Amino acid sequence: MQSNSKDSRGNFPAPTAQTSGIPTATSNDELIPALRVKNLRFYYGSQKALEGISMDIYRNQITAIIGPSGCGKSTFIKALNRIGELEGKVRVEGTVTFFGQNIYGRRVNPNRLRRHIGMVFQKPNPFARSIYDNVAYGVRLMGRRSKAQLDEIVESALRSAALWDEVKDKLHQSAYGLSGGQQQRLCIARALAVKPKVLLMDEPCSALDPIATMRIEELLQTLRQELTIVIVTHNMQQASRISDYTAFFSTDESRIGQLVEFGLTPKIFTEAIQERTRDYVAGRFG
Ligand SMILES: Nc1ncnc2c1ncn2[C@@H]1O[C@H](COP(=O)(O)OP(=O)(O)OP(=O)(O)O)[C@@H](O)[C@H]1O
Repeated sequence: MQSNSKDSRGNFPAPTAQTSGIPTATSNDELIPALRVKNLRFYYGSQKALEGISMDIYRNQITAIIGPSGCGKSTFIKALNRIGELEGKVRVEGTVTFFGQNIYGRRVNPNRLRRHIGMVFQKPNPFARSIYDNVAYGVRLMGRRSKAQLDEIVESALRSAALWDEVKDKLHQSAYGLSGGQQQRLCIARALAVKPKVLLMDEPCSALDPIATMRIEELLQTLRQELTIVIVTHNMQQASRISDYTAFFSTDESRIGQLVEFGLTPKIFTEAIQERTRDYVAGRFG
C-alpha cells in the first residue's frame, strides 16, 4: 500500500508502481491505477445518484464511460476530482484514491486536487479573454511567473493541444473568435497548462463536427502517453475507437446509477459478460 501522506506543500505523492492483475491493453505495459474507486455512493441532497461503484482507472490508459442518459456518467467523473460538490448539497460515500491518497480526506485541498485532475466539459467554455490569457489562467493562480516562463508554458500547452500552429499569430485576440473545435482544443490546452496527471472529459466532442472530433480523438492518442484520460461518450464508435478500457453504467429499477460491467474495450464491445451490456453496445436499448 502507498503512503497517504502529502509533502509539506500539500502535494500528492508521485505515483509508485502497483500492478492490478488485469491484463493490459498494450502488451508488456505495467498497469498502475491512477484512481481507485471503492463502493462509491453519490447523493444530490437526499437523492442517491450512484450506488456501489468500484473500479480502477489505469495510468496512461483511456477509459471510456458509456451508458444511457441519466445513468450517472457525469456524476461519476465529477466525483473523481470533487467538482461535483460545487453543484450544491451533495454527499459522497465510499473511497476514491488518487495514487494512494484518499481524495475525500479531510486535509485534501479540492482546488489543488483539481490541478492534478483536470476537466474538459461538453460545451467548449473558454473565458472572455485572449487565447493567451485563457491558457495562462490556471498557471497564474498557482503563483508569480516571469513573462518568459509564462510564454513557454502557454506555447507548450497549445502545442500539446495541437492548436499552436493555428493560433500562434493571434495569441492576444479573443478566444471567442475561434471555431468550436479550436475552442475545445483551447480548453484542453488550458487544462494541460497546469500539468495534470488525469484529464476527465465529459462528452468533449458532442458539440463538434466530424473533422473537429477526429482531431480531438487523434490528440487524445498523443496525450495518453503523458496522461490518464477518462472520457464520457454517447458515441459507441468513439468509445471503441479510442479507449483501452470501457465502463458501462446503467440504472437499476430505482433509477439509481450503477456500474454494470468494466473491462478491456474490445471485450466489452464483442464479448461482454452481462446481457445488458451486450444489448446496449448493440444499440438494442438506451
Ligand atoms: N446538480 C444536480 N442536482 C440534482 N440532481 C442531479 C444533478 N445533476 C445530475 N442529477 C441527477 O443525477 C442523475 C444522473 O445524472 P448525470 O448527469 O450524472 O447522468 P448522465 O449519465 O451523465 O446523463 P447524460 O448522458 O444525459 O448526460 C440524474 O437522475 C440527474 O437528474
